[in-house]
Amino acid sequence: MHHNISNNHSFIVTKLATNNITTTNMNFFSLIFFLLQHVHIFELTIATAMFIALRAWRSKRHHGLPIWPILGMLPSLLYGITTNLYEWLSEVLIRQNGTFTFQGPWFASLDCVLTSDPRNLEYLLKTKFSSFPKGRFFRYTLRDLLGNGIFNADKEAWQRQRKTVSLEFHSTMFRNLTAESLLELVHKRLLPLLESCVNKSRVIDLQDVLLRLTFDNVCMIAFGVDPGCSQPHLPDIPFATAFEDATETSMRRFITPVWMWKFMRHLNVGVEKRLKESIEKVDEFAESVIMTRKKELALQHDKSDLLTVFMRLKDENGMAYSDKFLRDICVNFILAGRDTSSVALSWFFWLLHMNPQVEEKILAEICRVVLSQREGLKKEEVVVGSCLAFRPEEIKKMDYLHAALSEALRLYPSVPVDHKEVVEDVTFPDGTVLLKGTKVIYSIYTMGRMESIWGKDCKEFKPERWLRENGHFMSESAYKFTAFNGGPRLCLGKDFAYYQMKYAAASIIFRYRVKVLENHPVVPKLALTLYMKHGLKVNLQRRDAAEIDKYFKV
Ligand code: HEM
Repeated sequence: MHHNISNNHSFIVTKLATNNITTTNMNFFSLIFFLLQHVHIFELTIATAMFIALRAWRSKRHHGLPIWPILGMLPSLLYGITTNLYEWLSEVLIRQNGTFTFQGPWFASLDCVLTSDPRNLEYLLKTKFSSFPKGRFFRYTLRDLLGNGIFNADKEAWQRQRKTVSLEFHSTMFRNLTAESLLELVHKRLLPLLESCVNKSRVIDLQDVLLRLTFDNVCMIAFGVDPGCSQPHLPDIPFATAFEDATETSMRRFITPVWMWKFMRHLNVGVEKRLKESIEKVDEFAESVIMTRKKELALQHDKSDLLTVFMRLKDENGMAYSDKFLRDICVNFILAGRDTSSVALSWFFWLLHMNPQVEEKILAEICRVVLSQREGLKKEEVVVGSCLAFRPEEIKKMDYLHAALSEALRLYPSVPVDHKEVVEDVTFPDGTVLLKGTKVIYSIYTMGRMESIWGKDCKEFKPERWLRENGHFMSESAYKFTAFNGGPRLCLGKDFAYYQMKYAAASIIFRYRVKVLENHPVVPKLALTLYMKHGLKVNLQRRDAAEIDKYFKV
């Protein structure tokens, strides 16, 4: 038989009286013993559960999420993972005015401060840059995949790499190489591939095609090799699947108690086994690139790609860089240059599909720019399907396209969250106190969805917000638009990435309408970069001459 709580109380009092025991002379343990004997365990459990739930619920008001005994905020995080983690996180951050402290389970090392407040971003990325390195925890978590490469390095190791890469990226030779390689890849691979899909009315995964394109491109400019991944027959590249798997499983470590993933790694089971296997395949590819390059150098081939530059350099002890370090350089550059631009372009094409008026404006701009740059242009030269190739100065003049890509990156930043660790006690501009060793995660994804930064229409895709009245592109502070990071660790490939994305997008839009398959699910994947979980399945429709003519007559 069950009693309700108030009945229960009188029941205990009666029992106490009949047993001639008073609460004053009864010690704590005998009371517990007495209660256990006489109160139904079920009722006690319900009462305790209700008490705990009430307390957890009340803590939500102050801390943003309910805090449970032992588990901390883990149940909410698990819920977030099963839905859309970035949307879930944004909802919490916005409710908490841009900053909140995540309290993980006991002994899990998951505690951290999360922020999307531009004042804090400027503080940690620029003002107090040296107090916010990547830190030991994050470096250790990503060490198996990224090693000591630029993304995962701090202090001198980072500075040395940054200096070398920066010099290389700003050289005329590099700029020429990027323009040439892109021209070749787009015209000899991407467009013939798309054309054959149109002819056969074949559905393609545009994200996969773009990943192949940027993979070939980054390998050509960074390591001087062409893996041929974007060839029209779409060869099977085991490296690509392994690499995606490795970024996904590495990300999982951030939401798994440290002792747990370390234990799994030790036993080589589950996700950790998958990670190990994928890293082995990634390493195989990097090793083959390094070996090829070394052989060519021995034969005195004159190469000037980034990998060769590093091979010729000496480390802090005057020794040549080890093969392991060269491997780290390869993996970091593939992550930097392959995934970021292609996933950004995938989200961009999806947003265009949803906003056809923006697509029309881009097409109008492409035609206008080409017309204004090429005096006496003959109609045959611009006929659809022709080999018209955009010139670098034309790409630079496409301000509306630049704005539309920035808008896509604002809403779907390729690096959705990033991390730091503070090395001294500091206070954020918003008043949050950070003790030495606190882990900080900043959500770039959330920043694009904050009314306080972008206004009431922040969730809408509006390239116009990036344009001045004269139609020229207007850049935004890196601490509000943090898709390319900011301060001393600002993305080194930003200019190249815009050029590459604009070139590929303009070449596609000029020739085709990209239609996403009806009911194709578009959701982000939980990985280091914002892949679309199910790719982007599209149909391409060739534009007819009249469509283009319309703009050339203006
Ligand atoms: C849409 C395209 C791109 C986006 C959104 C992007 C974004 C970013 C972000 C957020 C970071 C900071 C990462 C961190 O410190 O954790 C970064 C760093 C970097 N990016 Fe990019 N990136 C893009 C394209 C590229 C390309 C194409 C390259 C080169 C081929 C490149 C090279 C780098 C390098 C070398 C760094 C490291 C900078 C440092 O730590 O000092 N990025 N990028």
